Amino acid sequence: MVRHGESTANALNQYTGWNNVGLTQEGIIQAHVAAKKLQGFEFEHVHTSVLKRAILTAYIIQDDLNLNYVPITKSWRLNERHYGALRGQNKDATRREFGVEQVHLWRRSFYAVPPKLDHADPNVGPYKYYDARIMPLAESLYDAYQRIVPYYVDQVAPRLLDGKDQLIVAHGSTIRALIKYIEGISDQDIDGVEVANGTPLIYEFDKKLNILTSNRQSK
Ligand SMILES: O=C(O)[C@H](O)COP(=O)(O)O
Repeated sequence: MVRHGESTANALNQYTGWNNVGLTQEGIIQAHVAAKKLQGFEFEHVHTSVLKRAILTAYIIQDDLNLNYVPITKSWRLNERHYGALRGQNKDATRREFGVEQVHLWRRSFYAVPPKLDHADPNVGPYKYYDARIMPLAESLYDAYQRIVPYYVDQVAPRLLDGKDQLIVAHGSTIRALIKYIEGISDQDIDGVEVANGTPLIYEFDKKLNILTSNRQSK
C-alpha cells in the first residue's frame, strides 16, 4: 500500500479529503522513490481512488515498474476520508481556533466526525455517478472504514488468496483504515498510526491471509 506523493494541499498544510488536487514536484519524486522500493514486485492488479493525486502516483509507479499493462481499478471507496467543512482550511489555523486536542481528535480518533458541510458536494467530475443521497457531508475514520473495508474484502483479498501481488495506492485515512482491518488494531490504538507520503507498506501473507511479515514501523 502506498499513500500518494505530496499534494499541493499537503504542501500548504491544508485539509484535503475529497478535494481533487494534484502532486507537487516533491510528490512526483516521492512516487518515483516508492517505485524504486517496489522493484521486483509483479503486481497483478492496481487499486486506487478516483482522486488524481492517488491516480497520478499509481501511474508513476506502474510506469517505473514497466507494469503499465496491469489493470487498474479506480474506486470512490478508496478515496481519502471526507474532511467536511475543514476541507481547504490550514491545519495550524484550526489548532489555534479549536485547540490542539480537538484537532487531534478530528484527525486521528476513530469516531470523531469533523464539522459537516451544509450541502453535499455536487455530483460532477469524479462523483458524477453517485447519488447525492450517499455523498457524505463529513466522515469519521469509522465512516470511511465502513466503505473502504468492503472494497478490500471484495476486490483485493480474493486476489491475494489466489497468490497474486496487489498494489493499493491511496490516502492517509484509507490506508489507516486498511491497516486497522488487516492488523486488527483497536479503535483506541489506531490513534497512533501515521502513514507517510510515498512510503510503501509491504505485507506478506500466508495462504489464509495471516500476516507473515510487514515493514510497518509502529511508534
Ligand atoms: O486529507 C488530508 O488532509 C490528508 O490527506 C490527510 O490528512 P490528516 O493527516 O489530517 O489525516
